[in-house]
Amino acid sequence: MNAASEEQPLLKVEGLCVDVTIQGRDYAALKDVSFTVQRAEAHGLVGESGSGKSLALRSLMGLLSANARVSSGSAYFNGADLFANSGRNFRRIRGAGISMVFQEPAVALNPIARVGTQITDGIAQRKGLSRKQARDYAIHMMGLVGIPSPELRVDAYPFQLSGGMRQRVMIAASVACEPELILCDEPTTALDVTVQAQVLALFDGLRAELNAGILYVTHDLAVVSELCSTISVLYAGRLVESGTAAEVLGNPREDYTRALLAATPRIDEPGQRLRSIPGTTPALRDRPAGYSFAMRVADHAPDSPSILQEL
Ligand SMILES: Nc1ncnc2c1ncn2[C@@H]1O[C@H](COP(=O)(O)OP(=O)(O)OP(=O)(O)O)[C@@H](O)[C@H]1O
Repeated sequence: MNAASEEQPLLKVEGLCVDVTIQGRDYAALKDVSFTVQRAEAHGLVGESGSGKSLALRSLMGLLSANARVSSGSAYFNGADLFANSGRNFRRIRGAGISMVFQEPAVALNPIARVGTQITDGIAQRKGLSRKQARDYAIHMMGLVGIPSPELRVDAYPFQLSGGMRQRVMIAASVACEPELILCDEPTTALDVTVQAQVLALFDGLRAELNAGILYVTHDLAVVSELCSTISVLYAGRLVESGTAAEVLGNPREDYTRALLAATPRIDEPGQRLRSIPGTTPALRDRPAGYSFAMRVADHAPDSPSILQEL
């Protein structure tokens, strides 16, 4: 790690541009996106489907698909250039300090390995743990993520656990190696509301306990308001607004953020009408140059006036 890491943000993304090639043509899927995540801070990256949240996360992890690439911009983790260090060095930086929690545990868990082994896979070798120590550590981590009777479940296979338990196992596996930065791709979307609240409380506890930074990607502003102290809002591949949660949620500057907020159900107003933002973010190929939310409003205002006229 860099000697100056104490003064640097944990993660600093600047001017990130990602291009995607579709049928031989390049499309700008992310344009000039910048944000930072500090230690012990949870930062929410928010936007509707198609806004580019997953691309942003995947570019940081080096997990872009073959037809997508970072065309410009930089990403520094503890001062180390994530994009310059491709190959082995990049893997080492990620392995040592960044972990990822996916939406779907099936992506991350091996169906034919016991959950306890999967939780300690990364750390047992690094720390030279004996089998007994690794098993005890797995039980400890399973308890930390709220799995009841972990000593009875540590030897289970993923299919023997419920969806909520599998999600917790995946989270335990992601944080067992004590990451400095946790990248979350909608990890609570598939969970029911009660488990979702527990998992968010867990992330918050880990943030404080491990002094870890969290980059939390979601379409759900309610989730972000629970967990995150700073927020960046993406629309059609561009950053429309960023700031503290109080600023962005309490006093949004941009129409798109206001529309997202208006479409977020509030738990303190039961029985309210469920509203959505008219239209969708168009596919990359259908976006004119400089496509903006104002263009979508213009397209849809006559048919679907309610939420848009309130902006
Ligand atoms: N490999 C790819 N090939 C073609 N188009 C892609 C590729 N990856 C992403 N896209 C397109 O880029 C845009 C942004 O995709 P991305 O998955 O980042 O959105 P998102 O905000 O994460 O949405 P969701 O919440 O639905 O996952 C979308 O229009 C998507 O269809």
